[in-house]
Amino acid sequence: MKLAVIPGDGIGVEVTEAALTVLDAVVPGVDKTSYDLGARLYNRTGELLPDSVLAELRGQDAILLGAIGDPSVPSGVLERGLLLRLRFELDHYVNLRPTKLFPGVPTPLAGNPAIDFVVYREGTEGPYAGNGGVLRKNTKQEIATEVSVNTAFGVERVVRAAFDGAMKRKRKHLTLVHKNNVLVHAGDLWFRTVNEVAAEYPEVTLAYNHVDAATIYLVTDPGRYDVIVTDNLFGDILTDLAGAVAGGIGLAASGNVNPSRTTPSMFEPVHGSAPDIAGQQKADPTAAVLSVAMMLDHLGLTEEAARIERAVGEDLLSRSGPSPTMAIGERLAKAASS
Ligand SMILES: NC(=O)C1=CN([C@@H]2O[C@H](COP(=O)(O)OP(=O)(O)OC[C@H]3O[C@@H](n4cnc5c(N)ncnc54)[C@H](O)[C@@H]3O)[C@@H](O)[C@H]2O)C=CC1
Ligand SMILES: CC(C)CC(=O)C(=O)O
Ligand SMILES: [Mg+2]
Repeated sequence: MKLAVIPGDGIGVEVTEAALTVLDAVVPGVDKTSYDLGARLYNRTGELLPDSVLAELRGQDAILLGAIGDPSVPSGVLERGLLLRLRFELDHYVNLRPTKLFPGVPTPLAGNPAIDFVVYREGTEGPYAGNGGVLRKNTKQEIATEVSVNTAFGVERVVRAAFDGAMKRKRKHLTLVHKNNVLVHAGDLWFRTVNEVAAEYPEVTLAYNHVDAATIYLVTDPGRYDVIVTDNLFGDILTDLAGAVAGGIGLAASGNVNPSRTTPSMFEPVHGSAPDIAGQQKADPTAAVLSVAMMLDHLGLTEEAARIERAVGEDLLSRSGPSPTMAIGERLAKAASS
């Protein structure tokens, strides 16, 4: 297996080191190439994602990413120029974000409800597409736009992936989350697409929630969700909330997946580089470790992925307080290797 590793910035470096310890214990001998992309490279050379690096990344089986973003670089430069560019160039149109409340993990929600759903967040379009601009900057007449791009092609392919995903789950229930009462053009395209594709998946039951209501239900009744399909921005926001209700953002894993497998998929924790705790070994690396498990599952190493998930489940049950990042990594590596 050829794996590209992009530790990135802040806690990305720390959680990636811990996650690789677990990978090495479970799948020894992976051919890893580390790429020092992010704030260090940008501040040294002004480069974000050199063409030669992108070409090398295309030849890998998968990419493991820590997190991108640093206070030393203006907001958006690394996020757009590196992270989103990777997702767009590699056509990661499914941003797969599972949320599961592991036994023994405290949730802030009353009654400790069962939580087990997966968000299919569109990964290449929406308001993140880069279709915007500014007029009369720094004047009282400034106008800034960030236009959401929703193509029939782009919406249909992620919707199909979500239905395929729903078919593999016990409940086979799919919820479209959007805001079609206000975003009438994009919302209508999503709504029609889901209903048209649904005809090919008669076993899948359907629901629709406006995104504002979905934030209520994620807190008051998260058990209603099985598969959620939504756009890039709504999916970004909902999955941080989902992480928080399922025990913390430090547990939330994700995959930027190209289901056609024409490019390597990229696995990363849902969280960012957390400058507030960076360099202190305070970050929980579990999200990065579970992202490794998602990666192995994607690559067909299902038994190895299951071993990591089992080790995480047991570890979470026995936790009595915080541990340093690397201590958690070493604990999980030991548990997953035996
Ligand atoms: N995929 C990526 O690379 C992402 C990058 N970012 C970037 O990261 C930087 C910081 O963004 P924020 O909005 O602060 O989001 P963040 O996710 O980095 O942090 C939000 C909060 O969660 C905590 N947190 C995050 N990961 C944690 C972990 N593993 N263990 C314990 N606590 C954890 C942080 O300490 C902070 O209080 C920005 O530059 C942002 O653009 C943000 C989200 C995703
Ligand atoms: C930093 C953004 C580009 C991405 C983000 O917040 C996410 O993918 O969760
Ligand atoms: Mg996010």
